[in-house]
Amino acid sequence: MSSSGLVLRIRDGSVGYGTRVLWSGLDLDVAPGEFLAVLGPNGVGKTTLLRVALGLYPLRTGTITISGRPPHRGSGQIGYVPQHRATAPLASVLARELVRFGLDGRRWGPGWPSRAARHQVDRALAAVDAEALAGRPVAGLSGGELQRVRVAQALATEPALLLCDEPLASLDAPRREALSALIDRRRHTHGTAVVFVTHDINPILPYVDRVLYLAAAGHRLGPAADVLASKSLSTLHETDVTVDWSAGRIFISGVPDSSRDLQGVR
Ligand SMILES: Nc1ncnc2c1ncn2[C@@H]1O[C@H](COP(=O)(O)OP(=O)(O)OP(=O)(O)O)[C@@H](O)[C@H]1O
Repeated sequence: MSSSGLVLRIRDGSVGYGTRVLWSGLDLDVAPGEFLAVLGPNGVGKTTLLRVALGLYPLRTGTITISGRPPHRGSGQIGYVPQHRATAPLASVLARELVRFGLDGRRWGPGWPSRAARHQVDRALAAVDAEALAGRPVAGLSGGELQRVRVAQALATEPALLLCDEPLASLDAPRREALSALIDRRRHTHGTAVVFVTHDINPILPYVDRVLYLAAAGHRLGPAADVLASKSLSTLHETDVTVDWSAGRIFISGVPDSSRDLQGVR
């Protein structure tokens, strides 16, 4: 594929805060419809990668483009499902209003004509099977329902790229699987590229095309079977790591303490 057809392109990217470099030498191409999982221990810079793509934080070196252009804040090309924090829900906001924020940002008002906006909001809710939630206050939604509405909000502008930061974190197993399947469906129906940060690869394992594994000592990018292998992770972690694949699930053992929260770690 020519570079102009790529949704996300990073060349020789590095990033850091102050004197600390998080990752460097990153070359990353994401094509339309591709599902990329981003894994790695706490604090290696997964969320920072998303912030760079959103135009919220600059690369220290290298280049990044989103659909051929430099990233910029508020781009309708990108939908973002931020890491869920346990904040008090906005009690009176309805699900459809939360999705509408995805169109207008935090601005209410004349950005979108109201009929067109309503149509877009309806489409986004339908994309995550949440039409029935439209009139419900978000404060009363279950964790799984709220996550579906948050994904609808991210899809409201029909973005080329969907960035998800641990969207499954607060969900039980059936809801993790359901949300993963919805996101996968979207890339097939709309060619939306997905960059999905997670500590638990298993719910999305059937869908991922490639994995980017970030570690303190470096990174690796490739098919899940190549990256999530004992040799590959032992090299990245500079210690013996064992990866077992069993019944379509992955179990990782022996990673250093800093990465113990990785799902599947025994
Ligand atoms: N604005 C900032 N200034 C200084 N350091 C920061 C800033 N934002 C993040 N960091 C640090 O950079 C490192 C990478 O943060 P980031 O959130 O990208 O990691 P992560 O891989 O997403 O971690 P987690 O899995 O815990 O969510 C962390 O050590 C974090 O404390």
